[in-house]
Amino acid sequence: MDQQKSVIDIQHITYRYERPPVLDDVSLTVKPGTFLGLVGPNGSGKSTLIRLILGLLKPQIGSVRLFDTDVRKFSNWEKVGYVSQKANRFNAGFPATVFEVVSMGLFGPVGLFRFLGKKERARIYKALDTVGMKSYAKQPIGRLSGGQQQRVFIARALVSNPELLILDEPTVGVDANAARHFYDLLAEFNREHGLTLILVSHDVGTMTRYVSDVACLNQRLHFHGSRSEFEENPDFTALYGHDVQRIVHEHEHGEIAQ
Ligand SMILES: Nc1ncnc2c1ncn2[C@@H]1O[C@H](COP(=O)(O)OP(=O)(O)OP(=O)(O)O)[C@@H](O)[C@H]1O
Repeated sequence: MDQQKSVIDIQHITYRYERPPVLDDVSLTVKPGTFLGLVGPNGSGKSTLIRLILGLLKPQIGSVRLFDTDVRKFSNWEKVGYVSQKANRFNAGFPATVFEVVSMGLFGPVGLFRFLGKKERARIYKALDTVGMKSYAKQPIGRLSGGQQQRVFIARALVSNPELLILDEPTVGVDANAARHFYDLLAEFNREHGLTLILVSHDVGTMTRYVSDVACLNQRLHFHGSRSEFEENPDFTALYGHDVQRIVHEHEHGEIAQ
C-alpha cells in the first residue's frame, strides 16, 4: 500500500533542558494539508516541540522527520516558514520598511548582500498582497499596528512559498478583530493552497473554530485527533477548551488536573 507521506513525523521524543524532561515520549504525525492547533498550559513544552521540529534542538531520545527526511539531514528549509513567539513588534523608530522586512524572508536563497532582482521584488509584493499589506510596502514597519505587523511577519514567512508554516502564538497582543481576520487568512491558505499549518495558541476558543486537528501537550501528548473528536471529549474541552492560561494558575505546573 502506498502510504501517504507525512510533513512531520515525530517518534518517541524525550527532551530535557535540565533534570525532569520537558517532553516525555511524545510521538506526533502531521499529514499534508493539516491545520493543527497545538495547545497546552504555559511551560507544557509547546515551544520546545517546535524547536525540535525545526532542528534547533536535538532530542536526547527519539527522532524527528520533516518531509520524510531526518531533520538532522534536512536542507530544504525554504519549504518551512516559521513565525516565532518572539517575533517582537518593531518600535516606531525602527529603520526598515515593510518591503525590507519581507525581503528578509528571501535572504536564504538570495544571499544577504545580493541585489534583489525583478523576480524577488515581485515575490515580495505578492506575499504582501496576499496578506492585504501591499499598499504599506514603503511604510516604516514601526509605524504599523501590532496586527498589521503580524501580517507582515506572515508575509515574510510566506515569501519563500513554504509547504509548512509554523506559528507560535501569533495573535499575542493583537486585538480580537485582527486575530479573527488573521485566522481567516490562515484557514484560506490551508484550504486553497493546501498549506500545512501548525498553530500554537492559548486562544483555544477562537482557534478551534479554524483548525482541522488539535494536539494537547503537557509534557506528554494527552490528545491528538480531529477538531470534532476534541470538541466531543468533555475531559479535553474542560481542560483545554477555554482559557488555557487560567488552568495553569490553578494547577501545579506539569500536571494534568482533573
Ligand atoms: N533554554 C531553556 N533552559 C532551561 N529550561 C527551559 C529552556 N527553555 C524552556 N525551558 C523550560 O522548559 C519548559 C517548557 O518550556 P516551553 O517554552 O517549551 O513551554 P511552552 O508550552 O511553549 O510555554 P508557554 O505557553 O508559556 O510559551 C518550561 O518549564 C521552561 O521553563
